[in-house]
Amino acid sequence: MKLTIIGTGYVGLVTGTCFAEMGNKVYCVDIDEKKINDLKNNIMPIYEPNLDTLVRENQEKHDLIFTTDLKEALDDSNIIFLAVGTPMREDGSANLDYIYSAADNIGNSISKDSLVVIKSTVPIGTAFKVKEHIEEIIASRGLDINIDIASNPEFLKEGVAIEDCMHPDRVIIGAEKEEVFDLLKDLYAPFVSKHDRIITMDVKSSEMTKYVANSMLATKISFMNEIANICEVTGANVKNVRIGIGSDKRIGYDFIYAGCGYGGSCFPKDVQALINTSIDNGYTPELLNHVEIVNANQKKVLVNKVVKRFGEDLSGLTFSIWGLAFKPGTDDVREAPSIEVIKSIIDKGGKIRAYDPKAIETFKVAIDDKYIDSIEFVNYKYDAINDANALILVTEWKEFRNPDFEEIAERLSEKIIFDGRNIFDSKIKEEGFELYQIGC
Ligand SMILES: NC(=O)C1=CN([C@@H]2O[C@H](COP(=O)(O)OP(=O)(O)OC[C@H]3O[C@@H](n4cnc5c(N)ncnc54)[C@H](O)[C@@H]3O)[C@@H](O)[C@H]2O)C=CC1
Ligand SMILES: O=C(O)[C@H]1O[C@H](OP(=O)(O)OP(=O)(O)OC[C@H]2O[C@@H](n3ccc(=O)[nH]c3=O)[C@H](O)[C@@H]2O)[C@H](O)[C@@H](O)[C@@H]1O
Repeated sequence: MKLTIIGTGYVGLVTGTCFAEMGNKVYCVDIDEKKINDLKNNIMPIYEPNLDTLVRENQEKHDLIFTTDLKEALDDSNIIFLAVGTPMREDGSANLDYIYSAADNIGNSISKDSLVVIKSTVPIGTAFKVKEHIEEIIASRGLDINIDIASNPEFLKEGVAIEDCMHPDRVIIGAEKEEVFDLLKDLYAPFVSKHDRIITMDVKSSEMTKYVANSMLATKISFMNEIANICEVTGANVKNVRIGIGSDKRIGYDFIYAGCGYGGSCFPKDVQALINTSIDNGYTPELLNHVEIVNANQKKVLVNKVVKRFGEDLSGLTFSIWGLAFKPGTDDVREAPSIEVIKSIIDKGGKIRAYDPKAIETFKVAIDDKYIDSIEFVNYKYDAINDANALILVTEWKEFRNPDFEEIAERLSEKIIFDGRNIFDSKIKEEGFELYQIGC
């Protein structure tokens, strides 16, 4: 098939590359000229394992084309995917400016009947509005072109995006016509060994499914973080409790790891957007509101423990941070708990020495300028520890899981560790470490 993907970010670039890998001809279109020029030279705008290799191989096969020329792409495609960003506005609602601007561009450039598929995460009802918007522009151009619309939300996780895309748990397709379902089923057939993984439904339910999936996962995490806090005051251990409840098939082990809060570009914005959609439609969601409140508090848990140990005034103290990315496997720091931890420590007079395998550069861009002078970034994990008063682990990169504790002990000025992801074994206490974890 011939596809245009509008928006070459995490989702557009990864899904476009995976479609090309299956032999489709894919145009990845973006308005960001630098990004497109870099991609033509196999320079990746994001860190995602194995992405660079797949992009290079598919460009060499001429199945993957990066361009800013939407018209050239649309003229040669029969399916158009919208994968532009839908960030959070200040009031918590989804900002659809990029969606409508891309819809404008489609309306002004399209020259033949096409299927438009919304892959971005959009509020319920948006797909129909986008179709109307494109049709109005086409009509104003005096043309008679048929547009079909579908919703096909994306469920990939950063850090394992290629794997998720190649082997999805499910593919959700929301559409109105049998021929649209058939076309998209054919497109996705190579990605699913079992056809029951392709789930078809109406367009609005498909849009809703995306928000509900993310909100359910965020709810599981906030629930477990609350349980961790209760474990802490009662003397129970949340790691044991997780194993105890996860063994029940109805609950499962996944996404019930307590920690220092969820971050990323999607959980915070999608839970908020669902709250806003509900309120706009006259329903006040109590549970979802509290999922966000619990998470906001959880991002403060590590610093609360630091203050309990060292006092409110952290002047003269240096804290070593392991992990800046919002999760392992990515250089993305959007809504990362590390930002909250680092800012609070500096606000209390402390200094930071930070290491992350991939996210140092993105973090430098994301953090407010006023904090940057109080942070020293290092490229070797043990250098971050030199003479620090404590080590604070915020992101559970694999290389932190089994470190050399003798080296840590030698380099730290005090043998104190705050483990925000519960990855260290409490037996290090026997080696003289003070270990503070979440809910243990
Ligand atoms: N990041 C993730 O892991 C996931 C994101 N999503 C959803 O997918 C959507 C996209 O997210 P990301 O890929 O993270 O966004 P992103 O911000 O990484 O990329 C969006 C891209 O769209 C481009 N763009 C904006 N307007 C354009 C236009 N008119 N024409 C062409 N390109 C345009 C931007 O230049 C940018 O390169 C969002 O709705 C997000 O919620 C869904 C699943 C996973
Ligand atoms: O819509 C999206 O953008 C994506 O959002 C999440 O993916 P992602 O944000 O990449 O990362 P996750 O692995 O879900 O982790 C999100 C956050 O939750 C935290 N988390 C995760 C699991 C857990 O048990 N505990 C926990 O605190 C992570 O540390 C991280 O900060 C969803 O998992 C994807 O299915 C979805 O497509």
